[in-house]
Amino acid sequence: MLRIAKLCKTLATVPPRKLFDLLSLDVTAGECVAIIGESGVGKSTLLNCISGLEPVSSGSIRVGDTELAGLGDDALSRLRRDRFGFVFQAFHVLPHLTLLQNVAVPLWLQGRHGAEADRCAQDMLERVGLGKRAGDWPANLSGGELQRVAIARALVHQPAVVLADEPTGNLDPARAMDVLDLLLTSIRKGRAAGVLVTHSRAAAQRADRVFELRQDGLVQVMASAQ
Ligand SMILES: Nc1ncnc2c1ncn2[C@@H]1O[C@H](COP(=O)(O)OP(=O)(O)OP(=O)(O)O)[C@@H](O)[C@H]1O
Repeated sequence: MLRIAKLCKTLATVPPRKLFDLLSLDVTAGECVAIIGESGVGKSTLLNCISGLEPVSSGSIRVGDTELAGLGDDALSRLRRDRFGFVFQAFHVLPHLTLLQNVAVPLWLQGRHGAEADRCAQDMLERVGLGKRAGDWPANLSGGELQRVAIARALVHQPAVVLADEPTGNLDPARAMDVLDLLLTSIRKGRAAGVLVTHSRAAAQRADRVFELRQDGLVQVMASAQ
């Protein structure tokens, strides 16, 4: 589903700084891969490269049959809209929309409005345990609940790839593991390829495979704990 081959990223600093070199990784549909690593090693930059938000220096990223290299800005935006789901540490739930509306946003961006979009969004909210709160406002939710909304929004349009950057970074440890398990279960059920960046080894261990991004490359450090 997601194929990364010989990816190189050199920052245009003085002197130029190589973040990663010849990095390769395949993530299959329904699989979750965790990436850990020291602060500043390039984990978030790697996620940005995977979604085409940041240019790479060389190498290949394929989502299904689509190669990102060579796509223009509009095509990359469409690819992100249609085939990617994102979960961030800071939730990014929109305060002026209800929970149902927040979850429906990816569908609206695809031109899907009305009853069908509402039904899909409601269904996703049910799956993350917030079905009864569909008409509620984000201001009334806890951090863990907000991240559940973000998970529903990331999966509602059945993306091929879900990228999660420190999705539990703003949550207390007890709640963090529940939310993380929900995210991983949602990715697996949705048959997406999941890439989770985290500082937490405990969180990473819930994924199917764990890699450490180091200056000398991506090294598998833990096999599946499942
Ligand atoms: N466009 C850029 N120009 C210059 N430096 C950059 C650019 N993008 C990222 N960096 C630097 O690249 C390094 C990697 O950043 P990145 O945020 O990817 O690391 P990270 O592993 O996710 O760190 P953390 O775990 O602290 O979030 C950092 O030193 C950052 O300052």
